[in-house]
Amino acid sequence: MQNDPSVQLEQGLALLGGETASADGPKAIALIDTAAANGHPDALVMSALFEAMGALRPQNWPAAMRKLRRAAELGSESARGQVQVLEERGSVDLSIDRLLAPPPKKQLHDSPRIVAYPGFAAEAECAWIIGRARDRLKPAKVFATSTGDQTHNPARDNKAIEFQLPDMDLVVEVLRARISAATRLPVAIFEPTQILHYSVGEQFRPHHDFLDPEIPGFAEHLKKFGQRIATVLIYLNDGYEGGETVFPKLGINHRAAAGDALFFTNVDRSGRGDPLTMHAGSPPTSGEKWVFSQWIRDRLPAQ
Ligand SMILES: O=C(O)CCC(=O)C(=O)O
Ligand SMILES: [Fe+2]
Repeated sequence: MQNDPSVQLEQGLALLGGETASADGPKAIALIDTAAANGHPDALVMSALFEAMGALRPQNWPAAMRKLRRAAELGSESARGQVQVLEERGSVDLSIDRLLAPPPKKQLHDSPRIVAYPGFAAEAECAWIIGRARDRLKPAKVFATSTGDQTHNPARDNKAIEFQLPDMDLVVEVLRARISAATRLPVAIFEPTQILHYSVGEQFRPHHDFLDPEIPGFAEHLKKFGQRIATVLIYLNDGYEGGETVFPKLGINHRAAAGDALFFTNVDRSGRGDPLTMHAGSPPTSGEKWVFSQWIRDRLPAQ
């Protein structure tokens, strides 16, 4: 193995982002951990994330926070930013109990279950996420009903970014873990987080988040990846008009403030897609709307 931590990090990141990322994962993680142990600040930031995710090790939040602080001391700008954001919510000791504790919930609907969490994310957390996503937005995708592949579609003309492992950081992982604490669903069955952006007039037309097994293209996908049982949205900003999340079959027109979260189930008690969960992201009429969107499956992906 190369002894230069910059080269180790570069090789690790190349493997993580490459075509064969899943097969190369363990090697990539080992390279980045070695670069971190050799004191490379950017590698320490990634290694902190591995501790929080439990990537090829038991999950260890205190170790994650220690590595993040060390990276900040060694000059990583990203680490400094993340520490500042997390300190604001978790207090200066980066108390993991405080960081992961969800606020009290407000039930909006019984069946399907829809629950609001006012003040779920701190202002600094929301601003950080927007900052991470802004330069990397791409047209959002939907599943093609015929093949199950991801395609662009006028049903969804907003923009989005999906945070793959190389794009992730501890602030994103803390929000995922807080969602896990709120929903009692393990992070392991979460899809990659998406950040959605709507300019004036852009929308996510009425849709279900569950995948219909009757549609031929979806059957294969469902066997491999399981059903999307729940969705959590965190609204990241204020300063727009319109842009409500609408459930037309339930008469719910939800307008949230920055930092609020919304949880809803997509399936009924037997695990079947519930048509009543149809919803839409309606278009802002002024300003721009940012959302953290977390889709949750019913199982781990088949190996
Ligand atoms: O932006 C919204 O309000 C809705 C987003 C949505 O439906 C989704 O992410 O599945
Ligand atoms: Fe949706």
